[in-house]
Amino acid sequence: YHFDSVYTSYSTQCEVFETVRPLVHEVMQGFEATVFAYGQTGTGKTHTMEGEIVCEEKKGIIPRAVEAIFESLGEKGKYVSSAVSASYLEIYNEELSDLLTEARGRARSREIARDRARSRETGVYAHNLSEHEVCSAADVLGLIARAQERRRVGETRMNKHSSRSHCVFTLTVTTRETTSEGMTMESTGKLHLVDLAGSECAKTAAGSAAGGGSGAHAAHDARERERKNINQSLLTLGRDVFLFPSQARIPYRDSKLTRLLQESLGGRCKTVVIATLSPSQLAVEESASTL
Ligand SMILES: Nc1ncnc2c1ncn2[C@@H]1O[C@H](COP(=O)(O)OP(=O)(O)OP(=O)(O)O)[C@@H](O)[C@H]1O
Repeated sequence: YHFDSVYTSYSTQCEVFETVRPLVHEVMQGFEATVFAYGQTGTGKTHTMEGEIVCEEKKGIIPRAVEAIFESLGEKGKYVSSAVSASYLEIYNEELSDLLTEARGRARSREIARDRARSRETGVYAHNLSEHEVCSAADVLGLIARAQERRRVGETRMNKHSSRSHCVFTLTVTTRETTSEGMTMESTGKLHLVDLAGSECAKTAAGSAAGGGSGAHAAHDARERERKNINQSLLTLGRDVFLFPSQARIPYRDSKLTRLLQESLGGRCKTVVIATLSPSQLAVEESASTL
């Protein structure tokens, strides 16, 4: 891998966001951009993407990107009008769920959104995924806070509150400007902010399964299925997409995540991958570079 920048445990959320800021500019110009947080369970993906959304210093990339977008929209006299909408998709065990569907219960919203990835002329999209019109950064942060409560978490050896699903938060920004010739120019950009589920090796995962009896067996089987689905989709993403973005045949079909994001992958749109490493992975990297 080639890294454009490297951050340490002392780097601030603000510093990390500077890597992503140019993508906000792209979106304001009407382009599509994607940020992935990719790494082993417990290495800080959710911390990096969401952080503590109510704390100025600790808030992560999502709240900072939202604020940067609304700041741009507020530039005096630049836009005649604008509209922003947000959606939040969860992919768990290769099933799609809408994290922003209110009123209806969680099970129902899952049922509705489930398995509806289908193709249309313009690409692949999640059918029935709700889009929420938002007027301010505070509106978006409110939606995120509610979504966080619905996200599937579980305990892994390395993280007590581990995200067991991939989450794709998407902001769609439409702006209208008047050109010097007096015409109106409309553009629509999209920013996908993806917090991936954490990978976990079988040996480590087995260590976290305790107890006996048929209930424990069923729970263990469910955990194994979850772990395999997570690892399979991360493998496709890491091995085939991030390593060889210009390769002609990327197996997008191997996972719902890559299928849904195929427009943004393969070098067609601006993409930033934030790889988070555990202390033991860092030690291996360091000793390898010393050798
Ligand atoms: N740079 C950091 N500074 C302070 N705390 C951090 C940092 N990175 C991670 N943490 C803390 O470590 C714990 C695990 O981080 P987090 O949940 O973000 O990991 P994750 O990679 O998203 O894990 P998973 O894939 O299992 O969901 C959290 O309590 C988080 O607040």
